[in-house]
Order: sequence, then structure tokens, then C-alpha cells
Amino acid sequence: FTLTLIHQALFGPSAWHRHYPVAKGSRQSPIDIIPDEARRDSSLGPIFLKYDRCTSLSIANNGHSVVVEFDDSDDRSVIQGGPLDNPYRLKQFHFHWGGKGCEGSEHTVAGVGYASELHLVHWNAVKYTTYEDAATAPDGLAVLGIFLEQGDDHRWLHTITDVLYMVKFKGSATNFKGFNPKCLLPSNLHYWTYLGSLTTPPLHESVIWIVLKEPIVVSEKQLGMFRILQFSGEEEDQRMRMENNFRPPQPLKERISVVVHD
Ligand SMILES: NS(=O)(=O)c1c(F)c(F)c(-n2cc(CC3CCCCC3)nn2)c(F)c1F
Ligand SMILES: [Zn+2]
Repeated sequence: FTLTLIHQALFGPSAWHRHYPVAKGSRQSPIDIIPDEARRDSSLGPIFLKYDRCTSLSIANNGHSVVVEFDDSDDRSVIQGGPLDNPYRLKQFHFHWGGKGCEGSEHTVAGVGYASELHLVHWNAVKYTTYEDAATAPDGLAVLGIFLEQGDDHRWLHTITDVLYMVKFKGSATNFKGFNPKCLLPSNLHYWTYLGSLTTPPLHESVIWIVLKEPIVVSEKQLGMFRILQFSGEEEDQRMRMENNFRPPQPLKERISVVVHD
């Protein structure tokens, strides 16, 4: 327990500003979303997720989260519409979660957190040639955030939780083909949107955030499966269970409040 506290103090969110001064920037993520203060913008239309031809490749433990990577060599799976000027290509998705019974989402809604949060990361391949270039540009990435609420078993999440034992340690990866994240979407795509950043180092202020209002429901048992993952590698003697891998909400600063689309 004390090891975790020391680890947090040295490497956790409060220490990131030492190596990444942008951590105190003007458009950092996540934020606390206050629905009553969200603006309406009639020019803001619905978002469209064209994932039918998506190609998942692998699932990996990168020491921060569990990440499913996609083939982003063409526009086979994109997000478009809403605040986006053009289609953004699906690159990867990953999760953030808490400890047993604790909150674990990154965004909060009127101060209330969810058990977990799924991030589908897309990049602007129309304006930028590589994901890396996009990840450092102000309109380079579009991340779709989906809250996970604790309740009944999720019908499709087991496809992911069943293989987590194969990527228990940092640096491990395995094939993960034929998975379509469409099965992880809630019934409606009403969203809040605002300009923000990566929530982990390098914290680049390159993300157009689209956070869905409706959570999906997953069971405590399924959430517990994420906690078999380790922050540490197989060879490290200090076992560090992967949990509480979320950044707390950051100051809104001079950003206009988020915009809502119902
Ligand atoms: N939580 S989050 O905001 O959805 C989220 C993350 F947590 C990330 F870690 C990344 N991320 C992207 C890279 C590639 C490098 C980004 C910098 C330039 C070289 C490639 N590494 N991590 C990310 F893109 C993202 F959107
Ligand atoms: Zn994330």
C-alpha cells in the first residue's frame, strides 16, 4: 500500500508537470462536465461511427492500460460528423478504471464519476500524414469517451475480459482479430464535446473530445477482470496491480463550457 502511495507521488498525475509542463496548460483533460452549464449549438449535428469494415489487430498491456490496436492504413473505420470537419480514423481503444468499488472514470458528470471509461482514439488522416503528427496537432485527434456503469453483465465485454490473462504484464501483446467495438456502444449517441488533451503523458493538447451521455452497463465481475492486469513487467519483483489508472478532472480555465447534442 505504501509502495503504491510512493509510486503515485513519484509517477502519478500530480508529478507529470515536472516532465510535461503542458500538464498545467489551458486545455487539459479530463474535466468535470456540468450538464446544466453545457451550451446548445444548433449547427452541431449527430456523430456517425462507420466501424463496419474495421480491422482489429492486437491487444496489449502498455503499462498504463490495455489497448486494442486497429489497422488505420485507410478509411475503413472512421468517426465523422458532430464537431469534426472530416472523418477521423480509428487507431486504438483502451480503458481507465478504479480499484474495487471505487470510481475509475476520467471525466465526471456534475462531480459524479463512473466505474470505468472507454476511450476510442481516432486521428485526422486528411490533414496529417501520421498518427504521431496528428497526436501533436490542435485538431489531430478525436477521442470518443464512453462511461461504464456497474450493473448486469455486458453481453459482449467478455470477448475482451476473457483474453486479459494473456496480457497480464506490461509489454505483453497478443493477436486480437475480428473485434468490432460497435458492440460496446450505448443505444444512443447523444454527446458532450469540448477541446482537450491526452489524459496521459505526453498530455498533448490535440484532442477533440466527444463524451457520450449514456453509459454502457458492465458487471463488477467483468470490471474485476481488468484488475488482474499489472503495471509492472513479468521480470519486475514488485507486483503492481493495474488499477486507478485515471487522471482526475482538470481546471476548465478559459475554455467555453462544453457543447451538448441531443
Ligand atoms: N486517454 S486518452 O486521452 O484517450 C489517450 C491516451 F491516454 C494516450 F496514451 C494516447 N497516446 C497516444 C500515443 C502516441 C504518441 C503520442 C505523442 C506523439 C508520439 C505518439 N501514446 N499514447 C492517446 F492518443 C490518447 F488519446
Ligand atoms: Zn484514455
